[in-house]
Amino acid sequence: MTAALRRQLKWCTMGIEMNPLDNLKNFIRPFVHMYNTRIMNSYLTYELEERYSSVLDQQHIPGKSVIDLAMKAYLDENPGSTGIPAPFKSAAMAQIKLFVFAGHDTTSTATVFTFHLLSKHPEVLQKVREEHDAVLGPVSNVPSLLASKPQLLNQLTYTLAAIKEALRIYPTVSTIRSGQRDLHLVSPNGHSFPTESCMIWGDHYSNHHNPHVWNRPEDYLPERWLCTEEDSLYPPKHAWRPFERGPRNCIGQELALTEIKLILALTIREFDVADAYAEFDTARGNTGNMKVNGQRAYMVRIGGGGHPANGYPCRVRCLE
Ligand code: HEM
Repeated sequence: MTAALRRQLKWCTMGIEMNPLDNLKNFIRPFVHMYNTRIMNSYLTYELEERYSSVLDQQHIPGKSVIDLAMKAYLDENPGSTGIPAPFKSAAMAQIKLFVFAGHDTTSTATVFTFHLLSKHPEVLQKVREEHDAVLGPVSNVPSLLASKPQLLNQLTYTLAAIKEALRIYPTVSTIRSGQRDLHLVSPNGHSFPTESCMIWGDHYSNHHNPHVWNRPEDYLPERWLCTEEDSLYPPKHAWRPFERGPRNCIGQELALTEIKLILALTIREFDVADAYAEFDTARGNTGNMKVNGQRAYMVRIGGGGHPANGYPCRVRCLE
């Protein structure tokens, strides 16, 4: 399933190719898509059938996954149903593929960059750990405590600020739209730009690092998410866009932030993470300037989104 999804993404054009030669792939693309779709759908059909039986079987308590809940809702509305109807199956498969595509890589990259920035800012790391001590108590109790009181994650306000600030410095994706006839972009000084036949790229990285928009844009300052409007660090309206804004913003943003908070709650007091770029570069004989903007863990585009350079070589140390 994973391999087929990855292959499928490589072959998608989404109508926004910068390299016109990519369009040459058009000829075989439909066959590749059919092949990958068949692999993904057969795996998902198997999973859906399994979930369906587990929901139908009163002895078995369904999980809280989106798909379990959707099936339960469907069965509540259609009590006589004896199998998964084709339209439901097809909609469910499309949604699962979209969620897996949009949700896994973005969240894992944001988690890695959060760990990275915490490791580079011991004073922030210390505050995060102190907050976990205060809200969650002893490390060994955290899994059972959060299983019974998951709402405690909402009290990790400084941790959330640290994650939001990491997403500002390293927004893992950007957004792109096709221009349209009669759609003009108007700059603050009144210049109007037609968009027909253009791609419009919402470049979050540049926006998030723009000194005309942000005060001290290169500094990792979770405090900016906790200060009041009078403070010069206060984030300008609509400037933070890692999940985009408006009607097509990220449907999974709350889930992503909760996941990252949960990962930190379960690990940050037990492990130290430190990048191992120096070791990595020595082993590969990399000389010369390997930094961008002073950062070795600069962001590169792999597949659809941004990732830390060279897959983020690092060392993880278990604390006493
Ligand atoms: C840190 C993690 C994440 C980031 C940075 C992120 C970012 C984004 C952005 C920028 C968009 C808008 C794309 C556009 O308008 O072109 C988007 C859309 C979307 N995201 Fe996320 N996302 C994250 C996690 C997730 C998760 C965990 C899920 C679901 C499990 C998810 C599901 C979606 C879906 C379904 C859309 C399309 C919404 C629509 O078009 O109406 N995302 N995401």
